[in-house]
Amino acid sequence: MYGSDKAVDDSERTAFRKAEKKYKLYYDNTNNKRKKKPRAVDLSEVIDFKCILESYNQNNELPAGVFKLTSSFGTPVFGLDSRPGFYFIPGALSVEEQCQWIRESLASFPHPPNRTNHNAIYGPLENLFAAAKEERVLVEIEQPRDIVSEIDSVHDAQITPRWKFSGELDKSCRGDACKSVSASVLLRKLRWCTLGLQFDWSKRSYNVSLPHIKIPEALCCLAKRLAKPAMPPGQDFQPEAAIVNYFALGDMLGGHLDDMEKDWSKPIVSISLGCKAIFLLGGKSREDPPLAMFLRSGDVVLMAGEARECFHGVPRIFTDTESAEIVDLESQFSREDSFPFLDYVRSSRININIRQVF
Ligand SMILES: O=C(O)CCC(=O)C(=O)O
Ligand SMILES: [Fe+2]
Repeated sequence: MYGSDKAVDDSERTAFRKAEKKYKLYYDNTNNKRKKKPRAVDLSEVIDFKCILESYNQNNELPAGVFKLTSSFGTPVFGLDSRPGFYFIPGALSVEEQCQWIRESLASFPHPPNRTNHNAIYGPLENLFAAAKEERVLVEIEQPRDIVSEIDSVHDAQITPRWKFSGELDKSCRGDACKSVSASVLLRKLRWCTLGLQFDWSKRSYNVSLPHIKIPEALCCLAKRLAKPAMPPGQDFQPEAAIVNYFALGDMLGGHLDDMEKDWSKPIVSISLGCKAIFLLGGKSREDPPLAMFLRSGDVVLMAGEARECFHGVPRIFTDTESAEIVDLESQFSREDSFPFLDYVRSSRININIRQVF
């Protein structure tokens, strides 16, 4: 998936890397560190499916190389002549649905047995979002050495609880004797969470022996509905695993392939939420120049068949008010009086990608 691969060694020269460099966030050199200004980037070559949809709805016209799939899906599904198996559904999710999945992604998905990037350091964390809301602090539990080693020899060291959320710093904690980190910092540093069958990043494969629970029924239903335009006729998509990616300004997802699933004729269903991003869709080699396109909140991308062999990544998210395009989300969250979600989404993007593993 995103693991190291040898192409990274000469990455500076590949067409994919060049495109990543073109779009990624750089700051203009300035002596005033408080007023860092993002460097302007030429977006004239970025495909904009929102505009394509608008002009299609107005005059039935499509730009060269773009086609509309004949499908019974409610809203138009577009494909690209040059990338068979790739489909783009602009605005597939209503604002209410987007809010629902943002809430789930923050408040319920990152919860054991689902794993997150924090597991490796802190073990399983319960209720990270609530802890951040309550301004709690994660504190290392002091355990006598002999107890720790005794527990570790019986159980997996990873599941020995060593950290717990606390209302305030323990008075007995001084200096390095007691380590702590605020829940809001951990929420900001949340990068991924795995649902359903757990993906083991170190082995780059699914580890069916890791404890897991099924993907929530509502997400399964949504994924099945969204997958339809890319499914082989007469077959039903079986959502077995999902990866939720969390992006803050400056974060990027490097060029990669998702090749750990058995049957590539089945699509990956990829849902964008929150701030607008640029998605790069390359070819089968990193040398193939990628196409750049905007991904907005509510857009859905499907990658099946040949498109499963195409390198792709996210070099950039936009969090400034003008470019983020989250006005509808903001007013929905304001109406619901959901300040913590509103606050998070103003500077973040979430991607949920759902897969059939077997
Ligand atoms: O964030 C995205 O839109 C793409 C995510 C992705 O490619 C992945 O998680 O494999
Ligand atoms: Fe991917």
